[in-house]
Amino acid sequence: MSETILQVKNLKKYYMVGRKGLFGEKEYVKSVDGVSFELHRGETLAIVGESGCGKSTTVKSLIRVTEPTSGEVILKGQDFLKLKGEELKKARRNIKMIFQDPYSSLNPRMTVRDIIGEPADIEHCYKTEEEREKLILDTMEMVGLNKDFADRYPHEFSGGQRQRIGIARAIILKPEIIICDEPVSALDVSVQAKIINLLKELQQKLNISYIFISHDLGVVKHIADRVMVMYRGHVVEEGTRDEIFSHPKHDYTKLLLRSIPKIGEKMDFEAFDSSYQACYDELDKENS
Ligand SMILES: Nc1ncnc2c1ncn2[C@@H]1O[C@H](COP(=O)(O)OP(=O)(O)OP(=O)(O)O)[C@@H](O)[C@H]1O
Repeated sequence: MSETILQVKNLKKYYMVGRKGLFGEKEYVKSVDGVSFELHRGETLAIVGESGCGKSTTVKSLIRVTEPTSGEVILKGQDFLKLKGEELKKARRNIKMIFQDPYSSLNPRMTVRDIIGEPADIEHCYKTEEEREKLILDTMEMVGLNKDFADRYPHEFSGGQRQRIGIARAIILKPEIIICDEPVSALDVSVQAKIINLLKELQQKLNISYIFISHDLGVVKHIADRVMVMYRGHVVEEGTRDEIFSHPKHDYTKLLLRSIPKIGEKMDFEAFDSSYQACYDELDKENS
């Protein structure tokens, strides 16, 4: 097995949502409640589960977009959650994110050249303008963007091309880890396949490790090496892609897999709903 690049231990994120009772005790939503996992060099770990199970909060907490309540995130031997100032800035260079909606994450008033070059500008990663230009154009080429488009603005691009811009921005500093939060769910199916193939290609070239969040198990089956299944802030099951897809152990994983529609198959929604309920009741008992 390849080297462990990231270790997440007992990560928790509780959001305070109000107060209740006679003494106004704080009320929390336990969005992430004791999540632990490892990420290996060059692999893709997918996090799956239904809406609201805590996938996004897990990754946002581990990169401190939102500060977690507790836990450890070991990156290259250091606890990322304890880093401050320059050390934190340096470590952040190594973990980048790709978002679901590339358009809202791209500044509409900046050219593609400046959008892609911005992380390198902030980190002072070049000595001359020529070096900057080469870095940007090489990165554009790597993600399959025509270099002649460097002076254009985000609104002039299609959804798939915008996602390529987002990917270029994420890889320009050659991070070892990229977190992909539903990176293809806003795209047409044919474009999805192209972006997934690009991510795989870049992984091979640059030996990147991906944490890949998706509610689309078809996409996950295509890209993941390992899969972690979440429910209400907890990890229900984790295993290799084949273990999860071909030999799932947990009833909840089996139900999730049954929810992938198969061509020509009629769903018995009533039976499906009642088995879901039984499974939820069982999980709630386990987690309480
Ligand atoms: N800022 C917040 N304040 C309060 N509760 C929050 C906040 N952000 C998320 N939550 C709650 O935390 C839980 C997990 O949300 P999260 O967005 O991580 O789920 P998810 O699995 O990524 O869902 P989706 O697939 O819909 O994006 C949900 O119950 C959500 O309502």
